[in-house]
Amino acid sequence: MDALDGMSSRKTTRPTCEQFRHSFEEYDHIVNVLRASTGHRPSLAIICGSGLGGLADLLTDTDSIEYDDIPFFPISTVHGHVGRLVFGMLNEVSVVCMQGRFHFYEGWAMQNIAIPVRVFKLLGVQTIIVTNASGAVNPDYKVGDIMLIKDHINLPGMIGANPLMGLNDARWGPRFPALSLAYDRQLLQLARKVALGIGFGEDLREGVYMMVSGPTFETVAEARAGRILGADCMGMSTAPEVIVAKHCGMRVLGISLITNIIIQQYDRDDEPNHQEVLMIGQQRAANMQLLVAEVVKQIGHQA
Ligand SMILES: O=P(O)(O)O[C@H]1O[C@H](CO)[C@@H](O)[C@H]1O
Ligand code: HPA
Repeated sequence: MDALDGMSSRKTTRPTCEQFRHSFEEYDHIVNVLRASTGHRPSLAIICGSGLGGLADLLTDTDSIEYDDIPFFPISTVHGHVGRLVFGMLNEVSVVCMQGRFHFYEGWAMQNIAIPVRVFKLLGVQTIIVTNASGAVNPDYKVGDIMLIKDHINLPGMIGANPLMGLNDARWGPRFPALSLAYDRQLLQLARKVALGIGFGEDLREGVYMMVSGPTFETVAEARAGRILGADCMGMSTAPEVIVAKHCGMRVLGISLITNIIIQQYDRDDEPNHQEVLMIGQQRAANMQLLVAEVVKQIGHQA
């Protein structure tokens, strides 16, 4: 009898694997709040990386909504990430821009980092452009290069921190989504063509982004390991957003700005820092804006 009593009490007190997640209905509520705050109905979303918040300046006829004012949204805690959604028009396409993203190292659960992506899905967004600042481990890369992401290595995901962990709600997507086509090949081709057309040359790269959790920058051995595993650059974001976007059927374009070369030699005395990352973001802001604006224009023409 005692054993059975124990079982029944376990049943009533068992933890839920939904503790970090929001229900479909809660997402609906967020969307209703946003729709009441703006007349824009975006078909495309842009996530601004560190130092790249200026991408939102491309939008006209804007409505801005602070993350603080959006139910269930995390808040931005990192310098260089403002913390608001900007709705507006870009080359006749209705766009929502995330000016400030959420990172695993800030303490958010992987599931919560990508809340905005699912909100965008319910808002009607079909295409998402995910940008980031990253450090290069490919020895051919230079600071200021712009890398179109052809694939990623989600290091936290490979050891147990994937944003899709937990019960799967099939209204979002399948239990076991494939990621071999996570970065849309047509968009990649379009972005390459656009970039070459507007004058990018050797500073245009295509490569593999490795997500690490941060907030520490890499040790020399970690940087070397990243390269051996197949990374061209490393950063502390992007993979969770891309995974959730692909899971719910969005087309994804990823763009990394190379803000530093990750140190892979033991005889070096210099160290990376976030200020440098933000500074390179500012220096290359105009080029990133040009690229993104033109890609969005072409996507608009295709629609
Ligand atoms: O990935 P984003 O947000 O562009 O920022 C990158 O830059 C910061 C480090 O300087 C980290 O947050 C890293 O992920
Ligand atoms: N490592 C990890 N993330 C980064 C870096 C880096 O060198 N630069 C910008 N984000």
